[in-house]
Amino acid sequence: MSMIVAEHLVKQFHRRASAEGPASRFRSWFAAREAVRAVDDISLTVDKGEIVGFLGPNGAGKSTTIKMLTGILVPTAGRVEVAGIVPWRHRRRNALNIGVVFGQRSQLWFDLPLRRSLEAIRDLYSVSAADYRLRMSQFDDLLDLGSFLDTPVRSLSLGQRIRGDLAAATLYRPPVLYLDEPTVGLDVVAKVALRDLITSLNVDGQTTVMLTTHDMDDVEQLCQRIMVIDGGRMLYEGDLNDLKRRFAPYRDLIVTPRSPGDADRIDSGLATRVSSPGSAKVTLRFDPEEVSAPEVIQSVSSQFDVSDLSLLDPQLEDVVRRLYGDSP
Ligand SMILES: Nc1ncnc2c1ncn2[C@@H]1O[C@H](COP(=O)(O)OP(=O)(O)OP(=O)(O)O)[C@@H](O)[C@H]1O
Repeated sequence: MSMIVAEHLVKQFHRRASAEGPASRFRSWFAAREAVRAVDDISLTVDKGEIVGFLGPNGAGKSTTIKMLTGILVPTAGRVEVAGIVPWRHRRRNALNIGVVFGQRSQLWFDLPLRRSLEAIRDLYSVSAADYRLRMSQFDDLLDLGSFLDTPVRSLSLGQRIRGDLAAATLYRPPVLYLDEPTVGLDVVAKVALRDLITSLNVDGQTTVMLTTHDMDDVEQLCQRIMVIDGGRMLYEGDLNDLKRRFAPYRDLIVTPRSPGDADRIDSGLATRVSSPGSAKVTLRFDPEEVSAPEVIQSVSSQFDVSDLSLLDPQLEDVVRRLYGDSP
């Protein structure tokens, strides 16, 4: 069942062309307005219970797309339906169905203790007393919320603030959750806590998650499927491993010879040497569709005395960079 559907979505902004030189601010004011297509014919569907990674370089159009899906922005053209309703047309009904976390911007009341914000959201969304107790205890287990519930939001650390935001966005168990850069600036412990909560929300397949992030560990650990956009257009949509196979169809064998003198001689007719001459470790790159890792290992270790071998899969960061590089 599709939870999020967008068809031929377009968002065009108008901005004044910038002017240079003396009195440029004054001249900019009168300059002709130019059209910017932040989103240019994007179609996508997200099924109920999926966690989808929404990736793209800066300025690709991710936030603009998310804003149309959440109903904050009205599309210039195209159709959006989330949980069966058009978000921008039925904003109040839509608000009951979605939770949103912007890593860069809090949805909480800055002057109030976190607890008061959560109580206000409980009342707004008619969460029963029993459900509220249960969820608060889950938040305490997973996010250690209890230790800063009575602190005003403005005094929370970034990690605590985002944990508070995630609690606020999920307190009423919305079927759809949009997370825009939720782990940006967080330390490793906070990132793990956040990912655990997202996984636990999704474990019963009830919460559909659309995650915008530049953090490839978030993607590797959370997302079943990814969408990559650039220039307002969809570049890739599909499985993470398939993306790797298509854009980085290689594995690397890292070889450390017992005798450093061997480093520049190590080679295998089955793989291509990609490390630079003079380095102590040798990297041999091969296509796993053509030759297996044991074959390459056998070929090297039968010719050289080796102290260590390791296999490395392409890093998602490199794969995505290649994908951006291939875009028009
Ligand atoms: N309100 C606006 N008025 C004019 N142009 C805008 C507006 N909002 C976004 N844009 C432009 O639309 C394009 C896409 O912006 P958007 O914020 O959606 O990108 P993004 O992929 O979320 O980028 P980032 O990763 O940097 O947040 C950019 O060129 C941006 O300058």
